[in-house]
Amino acid sequence: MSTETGPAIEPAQMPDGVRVSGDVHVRLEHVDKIFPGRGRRGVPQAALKDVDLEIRRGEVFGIIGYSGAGKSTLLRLINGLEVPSSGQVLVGGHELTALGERGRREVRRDIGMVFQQFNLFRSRTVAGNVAYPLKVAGLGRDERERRVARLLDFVGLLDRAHDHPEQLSGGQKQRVGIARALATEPSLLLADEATSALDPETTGEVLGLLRRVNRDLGVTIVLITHELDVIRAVADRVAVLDAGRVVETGSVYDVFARPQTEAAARFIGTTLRDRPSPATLARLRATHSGRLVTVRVRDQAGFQTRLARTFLDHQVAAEIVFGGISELQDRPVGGLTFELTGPDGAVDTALAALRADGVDLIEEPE
Ligand SMILES: Nc1ncnc2c1ncn2[C@@H]1O[C@H](COP(=O)(O)OP(=O)(O)OP(=O)(O)O)[C@@H](O)[C@H]1O
Repeated sequence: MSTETGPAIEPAQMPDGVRVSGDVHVRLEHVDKIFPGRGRRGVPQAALKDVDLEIRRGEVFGIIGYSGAGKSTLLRLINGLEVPSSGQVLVGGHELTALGERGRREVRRDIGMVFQQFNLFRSRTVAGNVAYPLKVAGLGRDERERRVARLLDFVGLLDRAHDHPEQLSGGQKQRVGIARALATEPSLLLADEATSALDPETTGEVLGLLRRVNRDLGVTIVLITHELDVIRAVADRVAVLDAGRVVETGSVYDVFARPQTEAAARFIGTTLRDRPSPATLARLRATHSGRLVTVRVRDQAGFQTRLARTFLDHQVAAEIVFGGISELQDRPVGGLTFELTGPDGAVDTALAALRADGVDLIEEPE
């Protein structure tokens, strides 16, 4: 039996909603964003179409989708760098389009940004990078130094304060990026592919830090990424963007374990590794002559007893030949592939009984 391994990153420990206060931090209502076509004959690009979204204060909210789905545009609308073609964007209750540039700047002051390529000043030290937004905000030198020391301590880089960014690893650079984003004590942090330039180990380190930013400082985090394991590791809720539309929103467990739309299922695809790959299936077929059936394991109490009893009742021999169960938001998720042997009619009746009982099963194709 092959055993699945979970993601390299530990899943979030808190169940959905525990530390979320419930009030809305960011709201998008019927937002369209159409870019004029590039060049004289350019065709206008609808980057976002009728997007409705609610991000609660204190949660980690993930936005996933293929390249070009509209993720960056969505983030730029939230920080007021783009304005919607129609619809409304509200941040902390402020409707951004109604504010004008000055008001938007005020709102932006309460938003930190973290970027894929870190965007650090190469000519400044680590401390100088973190101090920069404080200087812009007009804080005095003593207060700046106090805050920079506190932030560098928080991200574990106090001993690197006088180094320059090129002396740091990618993960350390991103930790400086996060310290800088937090310097003005924002209540909202927007992370744009914050770990996409990092290796898996460093990704875990940065995600651990983002989780502390959320839990210890109570900062709402909006994370856009195409990396499903990142969402799985830190997000409470997630929205799936497909060609400019939000096709699904919900807790990470619900969206990943029970996608409701074909588009979300396609994107989430094999991330849960709850079915054997075609290559594994071919190997299984070579050594097992019975019918192969995969049962999706979700948080259904008593389902294994029901399985065992049904197979027994119908005198079907069931042997697990592949599978694994891991955790997502503290709830079980996975798949078990059985080789079923017995008269064809008995196997069919057992499968029908299980399906009628709500068991999610797939007979693997020959
Ligand atoms: N300033 C712009 N002018 C014209 N078209 C744009 C502009 N910005 C984005 N687009 C288009 O809008 C669509 C969505 O782009 P966006 O960058 O938001 O997607 P994304 O999901 O962030 O993709 P990626 O992961 O590749 O960054 C794309 O078709 C893109 O070409």
